[in-house]
Amino acid sequence: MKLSDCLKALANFRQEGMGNPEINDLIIDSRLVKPGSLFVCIKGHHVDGHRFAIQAEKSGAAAIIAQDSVDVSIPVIYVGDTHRALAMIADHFYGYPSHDLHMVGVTGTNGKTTITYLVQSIQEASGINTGLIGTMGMRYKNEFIPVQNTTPEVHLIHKSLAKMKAQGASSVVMETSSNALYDGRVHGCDFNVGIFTNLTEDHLDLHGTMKDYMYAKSLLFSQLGNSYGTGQVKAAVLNVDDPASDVYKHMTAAHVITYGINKPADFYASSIQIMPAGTQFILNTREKSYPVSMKLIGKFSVYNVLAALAACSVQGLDLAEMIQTVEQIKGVPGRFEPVDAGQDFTVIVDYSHTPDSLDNALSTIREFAEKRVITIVGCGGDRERGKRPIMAKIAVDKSDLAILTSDNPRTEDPDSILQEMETGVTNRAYRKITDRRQAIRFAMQHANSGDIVLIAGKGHEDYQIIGTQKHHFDDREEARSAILERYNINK
Ligand SMILES: CC(=O)N[C@H]1[C@@H](OP(=O)(O)OP(=O)(O)OC[C@H]2O[C@@H](n3ccc(=O)[nH]c3=O)[C@H](O)[C@@H]2O)O[C@H](CO)[C@@H](O)[C@@H]1O[C@H](C)C(=O)N[C@@H](C)C(=O)N[C@H](CCC(=O)O)C(=O)O
Ligand SMILES: Nc1ncnc2c1ncn2[C@@H]1O[C@H](COP(=O)(O)OP(=O)(O)OP(=O)(O)O)[C@@H](O)[C@H]1O
Ligand SMILES: N[C@H](CCC[C@H](N)C(=O)O)C(=O)O
Ligand SMILES: [Mg+2]
Repeated sequence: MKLSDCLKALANFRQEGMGNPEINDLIIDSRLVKPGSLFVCIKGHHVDGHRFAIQAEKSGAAAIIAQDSVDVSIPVIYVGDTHRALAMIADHFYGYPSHDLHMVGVTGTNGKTTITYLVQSIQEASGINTGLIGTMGMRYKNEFIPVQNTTPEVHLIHKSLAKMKAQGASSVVMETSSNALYDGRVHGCDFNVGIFTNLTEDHLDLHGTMKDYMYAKSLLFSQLGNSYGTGQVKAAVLNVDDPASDVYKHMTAAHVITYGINKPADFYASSIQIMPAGTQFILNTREKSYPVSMKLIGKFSVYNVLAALAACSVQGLDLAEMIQTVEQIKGVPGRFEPVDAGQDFTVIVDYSHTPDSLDNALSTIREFAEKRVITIVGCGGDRERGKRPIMAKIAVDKSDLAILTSDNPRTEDPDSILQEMETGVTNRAYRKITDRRQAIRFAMQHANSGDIVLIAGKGHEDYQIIGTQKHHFDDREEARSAILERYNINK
């Protein structure tokens, strides 16, 4: 596409430097620039992308989008806000792909990955070709692309949507993190359905207060737009049991579909029975009630299923058939995933890395634990610090043995993170084993018959980030090899 065509997406800009080069890619990282790239300078949280304009020119960039002065001899397009311009140009460059896709966005502190996975499974089982974008990567048919962010950068989203559409997708479900909503990473995405899971403490390092965090999430609902008379149904799927839904319903002009357990809702679950092998409940809609017996465990899984069913009902899918699909789903990788290496105790790997998800995971386990509950937990470095003492307290209070350990310390000192966690624990005993491998090994060595060991925080992750280096590390592999080691030793 010619530069002048790209610029048709912008309402207000000034060009310096003559020329109308062909643009073959949109790039925000100078290290990825190739001949023909349009380099967009983004002011980041750490560095200012304008600093790399000269490097981009040297690498063959055809033109630059900037908001501050840059000294290069290729054409420069000056705009008020480069990130917003990036969204507009990208959407135009890739042919506005979201307009031709049924787009489902999921926001909330916990449950996003699980719900996207459920929605994709339900839609695929109903014959709807569905792409997925989220924490565990981008997935469409047999193609898998790893991602750096749960919600990738805006130009990568439009590029991926265009690719999925070209390969036959008619729907895409994606996680829209609060950071991404606030940063404008989903600008231009024409969502048909927005799902809200819940709002509990996380990411206050970026949002400051819970109120600002709540407002960041509301952007998904205000961005559903106003589409009456266009033939498109737009809907906000809201959790009635979370007070933030009362705010979000006023943020959108779309239909509001509610789900919940504690209060009456359009999709309402009653008679919930939580068992070690699954969960049963009655799903009540305005029309009918349906018994559901699924392999997913815990009350929080009931919320996730209600949200997914409510969202998919917007496409007119048959509820009884959707329930059959849900009943077949064994689980989501790293979410309450059992590790079975033949041991006589239970090991569960779970991605609970927030106070609320840890609390839910432990309450669920307590529903069926007959012997001791052993919890291994840490808190990520270079991430919100306020949650550290809270998570430690929950782990210690709700377990018979809590082992505090490391979870992606990143550039922080692992022992300092543990010390911050420890400030939340007052009068109960716990163990501290900084090395996560040793912590898992200790638990696997000391668990007795019938105990339940929860390894929290890393779920599907197959790495431990120490400093700026990613080392291969997988809780499931570590648990398995420690169990085998124990049995070999005992034999
Ligand atoms: C704090 C934060 O949101 N950071 C995001 C942000 O990076 P940044 O602002 O630090 O970027 P920067 O390093 O300052 O660089 C600024 C610009 O200079 C460019 N640059 C930089 C160096 C260079 O040599 N050349 C160059 O051109 C960079 O490419 C960038 O365009 O923009 C990047 C590009 O979009 C993101 O990948 C990055 O996410 C980082 C990895 C991150 O950890 N984000 C977390 C907080 C996050 O967003 N998490 C949510 C998940 C939350 C949840 O699931 O609950 C997510 O959606 O992933
Ligand atoms: N609806 C829910 N309410 C509370 N906790 C939940 C819910 N669903 C899942 N969890 C817990 O949160 C953990 C993370 O779940 P999931 O990965 O689906 O959330 P997420 O919102 O995608 O997280 P992230 O912010 O890291 O992308 C699970 O392992 C489980 O312990
Ligand atoms: N999406 C979450 C993931 C946290 C996972 C945990 N293992 C950690 O590294 O803190 C975040 O960016 O805060
Ligand atoms: Mg996720």
